[in-house]
Amino acid sequence: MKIALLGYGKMGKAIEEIAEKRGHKIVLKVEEDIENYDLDNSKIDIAIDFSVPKAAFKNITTCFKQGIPVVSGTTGWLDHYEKAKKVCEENNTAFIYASNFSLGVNVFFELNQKLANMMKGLEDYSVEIEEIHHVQKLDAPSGTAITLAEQIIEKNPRVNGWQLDDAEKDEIPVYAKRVEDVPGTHTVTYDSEIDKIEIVHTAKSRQGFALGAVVAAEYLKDKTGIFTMKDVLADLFQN
Ligand SMILES: NC(=O)c1ccc[n+]([C@@H]2O[C@H](COP(=O)([O-])OP(=O)(O)OC[C@H]3O[C@@H](n4cnc5c(N)ncnc54)[C@H](O)[C@@H]3O)[C@@H](O)[C@H]2O)c1
Ligand SMILES: O=C(O)C1=N[C@H](C(=O)O)CCC1
Repeated sequence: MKIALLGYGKMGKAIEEIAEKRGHKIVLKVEEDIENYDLDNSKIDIAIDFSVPKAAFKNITTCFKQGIPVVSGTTGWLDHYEKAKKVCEENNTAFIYASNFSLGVNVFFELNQKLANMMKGLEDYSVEIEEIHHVQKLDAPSGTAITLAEQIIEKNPRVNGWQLDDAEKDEIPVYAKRVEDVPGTHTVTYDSEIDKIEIVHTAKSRQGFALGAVVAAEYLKDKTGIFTMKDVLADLFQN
């Protein structure tokens, strides 16, 4: 595949390495306002966006308007997600957004949903989420922590929302810690007077995120519509 990288920071570089190992070619690297680049859809099969929250929506929708499908992992811009989907559909192209492309985290998401379902009737337990990331991270809490919180809210009718730090009784407190070079650690804790249940995912590097994004791009190429990592994993496990 001929890939355009939207964002060439830590993730852009990790994706380049894995994409080239899998036989793909990086044909464009967008590092500033996307209007300064030539987005010729005859030279680009797919764009992979790991940029910054304030640029993501424009990056993604500019590609859609050129008929270029997009895999996006940028976090912190999701207020505009529904609008981005609309632009994708209007231009008859394809889109996958995931707060976390790591295959391990997507297994962790499944586990989180199952655990939330089991815990919903156990009123003695409170639930909280902690995420730890490197100090350069621009957004808090992480997109992954928000996905974990939304999954719990969907399963448990006693939980009505989430808050960074100080939460009401019916909300999930989400704690965001910033520690030097940590690639990403997420913990969901259920606590009672009697005991504590914790599930933890610890990324050891950015390789998992990058591999997942390239696998998602391979899945999305030549498709039309809006997809999620659930579709990618279902396809992967079927083959
Ligand atoms: N979904 C996932 O699996 C996953 C995994 C890791 C990181 N992320 C997210 O991906 C994003 C990037 O992470 P990172 O660690 O590579 O950050 P980074 O800061 O290392 O890289 C971001 C890059 O975007 C560039 N940039 C600035 N303005 C731009 C613009 N207008 N267009 C394109 N690029 C522009 C910056 O120069 C920088 O090089 C963050 O939002 C992060 O939360 C998601
Ligand atoms: O390094 C980051 O930034 C990460 N961002 C994603 C998030 O916000 O959840 C995924 C983990 C790494």
